[in-house]
Amino acid sequence: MTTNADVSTAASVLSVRNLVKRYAGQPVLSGIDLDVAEHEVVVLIGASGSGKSTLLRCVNLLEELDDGQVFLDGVDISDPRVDADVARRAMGVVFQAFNLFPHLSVVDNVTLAPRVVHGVSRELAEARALELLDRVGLANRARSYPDRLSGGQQQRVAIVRALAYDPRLLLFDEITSALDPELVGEVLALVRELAGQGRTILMATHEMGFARQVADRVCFLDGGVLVESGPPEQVLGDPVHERTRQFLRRIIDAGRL
Ligand SMILES: Nc1ncnc2c1ncn2[C@@H]1O[C@H](COP(=O)(O)OP(=O)(O)OP(=O)(O)O)[C@@H](O)[C@H]1O
Repeated sequence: MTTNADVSTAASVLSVRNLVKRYAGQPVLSGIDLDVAEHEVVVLIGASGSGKSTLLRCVNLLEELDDGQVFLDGVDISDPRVDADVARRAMGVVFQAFNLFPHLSVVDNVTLAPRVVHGVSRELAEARALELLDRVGLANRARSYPDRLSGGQQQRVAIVRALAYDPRLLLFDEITSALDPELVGEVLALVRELAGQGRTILMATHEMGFARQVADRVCFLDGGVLVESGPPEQVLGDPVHERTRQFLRRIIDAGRL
């Protein structure tokens, strides 16, 4: 990575500055500024279509930015001279769809990228994978294929796969949305555990109860604008902005807070 360091962002693991993203000329993210400090758990909330996934995809350089910058540990990874693959390896990403390779066993799913991309030996990669799978209670499923696992187990494998590089930052995008309600808890419990271990996490979720209990900071997005950000008890309990209050009223009316 080149070192276009910026002292004003150096203390944060992630700094997003004036991020603008448009689709077909329409702004989807409008001047987002966001910092995530080491060991911090930051939760993005907002209505469907507010821009949460797009923000995570921009941070992970899966989308081209129309304006603004993304800094990882003070390095401007949105600079075209930076190797995006190298920057991405510092981030572990989990999406709503588990995206496990169906023809590979659990352990092969977890070790594929370390072996193929990083050149880690099979022996070392498997040892690390088995240790991680053990920590999430899935060591006995290491040789199983994804279709033999429940959705919750598959998503826990996807999280283990994201941990395989020991990433600086975890990006979780609605990771419980595709799960049956009874399986949501086991995945959120794992995220809670990762937070307890001091992992740095930026996640989008519709799970307001989880946001209230686990987030260090909640950010409310509306129409691609970061309207309000603060501790969960403030943003969810006593929001400053009318737009946040309206959103929360809808959530409360739907029985989700
Ligand atoms: N590839 C794309 N092309 C065009 N428009 C897109 C594309 N991806 C997202 N959008 C639009 O960008 C806006 C933000 O979408 P995004 O998926 O980021 O919202 P979200 O807050 O994550 O929603 P949800 O909670 O439903 O996942 C929406 O209006 C969406 O239709």
